[in-house]
Amino acid sequence: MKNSKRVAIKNLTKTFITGENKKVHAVKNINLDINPGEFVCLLGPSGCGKTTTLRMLAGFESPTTGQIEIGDEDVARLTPDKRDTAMVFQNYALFPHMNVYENIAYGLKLQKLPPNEVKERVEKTLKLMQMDDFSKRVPSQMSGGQQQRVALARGIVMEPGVLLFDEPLSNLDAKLRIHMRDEIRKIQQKVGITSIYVTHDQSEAMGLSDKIVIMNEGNIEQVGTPLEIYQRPKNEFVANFIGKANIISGKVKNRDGKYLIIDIYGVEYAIESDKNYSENEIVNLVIRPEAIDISGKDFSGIVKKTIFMGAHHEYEIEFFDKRIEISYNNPINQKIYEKEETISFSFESRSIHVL
Ligand SMILES: Nc1ncnc2c1ncn2[C@@H]1O[C@H](COP(=O)(O)OP(=O)(O)OP(=O)(O)O)[C@@H](O)[C@H]1O
Repeated sequence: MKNSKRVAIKNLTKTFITGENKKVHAVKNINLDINPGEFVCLLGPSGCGKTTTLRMLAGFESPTTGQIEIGDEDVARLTPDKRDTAMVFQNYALFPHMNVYENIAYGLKLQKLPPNEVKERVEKTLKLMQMDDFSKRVPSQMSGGQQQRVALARGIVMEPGVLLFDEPLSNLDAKLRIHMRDEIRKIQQKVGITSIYVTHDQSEAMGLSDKIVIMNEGNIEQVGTPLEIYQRPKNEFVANFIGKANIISGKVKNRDGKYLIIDIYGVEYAIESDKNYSENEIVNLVIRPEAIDISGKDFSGIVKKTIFMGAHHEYEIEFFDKRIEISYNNPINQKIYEKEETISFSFESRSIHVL
C-alpha cells in the first residue's frame, strides 16, 4: 500500500499514578523500529506493557517521556485522529444498528469524503474481505468470526499508515482463531499495510509476524523474526516464553573458529556462538525438546512422564539433577516408552544455543 508508514519508538516510557498515589512503570524506556509494510507482534505475559505501548501508538494514552514517529512525524503529542492509524479492537466495536456496509463506510463518511469515493472504497474492501454477501447484515446476524472480519475491514478501508490490533482474536474459539489469523496475514500481505499487533498468544505471534517483540515488565527483551527468537533466544525468559525450552548447563573448554567447544556432562559439543567466554566458565544452554535425538546414545535418563499428543509424544526425563523434556514425532514403527523405562539420547550440536 502506497500509504504504508514506518514507525520509530524512541526512549518511550509510561508511568501511571494509581489512585493510592503509587507509581506503576508500565513501559520503561523502550526503543523500536518498524519498517513500512512490516507485521510486528508485541508479545509478552499479562501486565508486561504491550497494550499500553499500543495505546500510546494510537494516541489513547500519552507517553510520560519519549517520541513516537509515524512516517517522518513525531506524533507522540497528537490526538488519535491526527496520527494516520486505525485500530482493530478485541470486542470488534461495531455499531449494532448499522449494517456491514454502513459500519465499514462510517469512518470515511466522518472524513467527509465524496459519496462516490466512499462507495468505491467500501465496495473494494468488501470484495477484498470476500464479504459482499454480508453487506446488508447487522452485527447481531453474524458470527464472532464474521464480526471480526468487519472490524478488520473497518480498519483497512481507512488505508491508514499503520494498522493497530489489540488482541483481536481473543474472543474466538481455537479453530476460528487459527483461521482468522491466516486470513489477517493474507490480507495484510495483499495490501502491504504496516501492522502492529498485541497478543499474549505465542503461536499467534509466530504465525503472523515478520518480527516479534518480546516484552517483559515494561522492557523489550528481544526483537527478531520468529525463527531468530525461537532458535536464538537472548535469555532464559525469551527461551521459556516462546515454545518449550530445556535449560541445561555446560562448561566452556575452548574456541574453535566460530564454534565454542562445550562439555555437557562429559560429552564435548561444538556449538556455534559469537559470545566470548573464558575457559571453564559455566554457561546456560537452551535445547528445544524436539532437538533431542533419541537415536543417539550419549546419555540416558528415566522416563518420568509420558504425554501422547497424537502427532507427537512428549516425555519428561530425569536427567542428572533435573527434568528435561523430549518431544518427537510418532512414526508408525517408533518405540513408545513407558514410565520408569530408560531412554537413550544425544543432543544435536546445531540445535544447542548458548545463552
Ligand atoms: N490506567 C492505568 N492506571 C494504572 N496502572 C495501569 C493503567 N493501565 C495499565 N496499568 C498497569 O500497567 C502495567 C502494564 O499494563 P498493560 O495493560 O500495558 O499490560 P499488557 O501487557 O497489555 O497486559 P494484558 O495482556 O493483561 O492486557 C500493568 O501493571 C497495569 O496494571
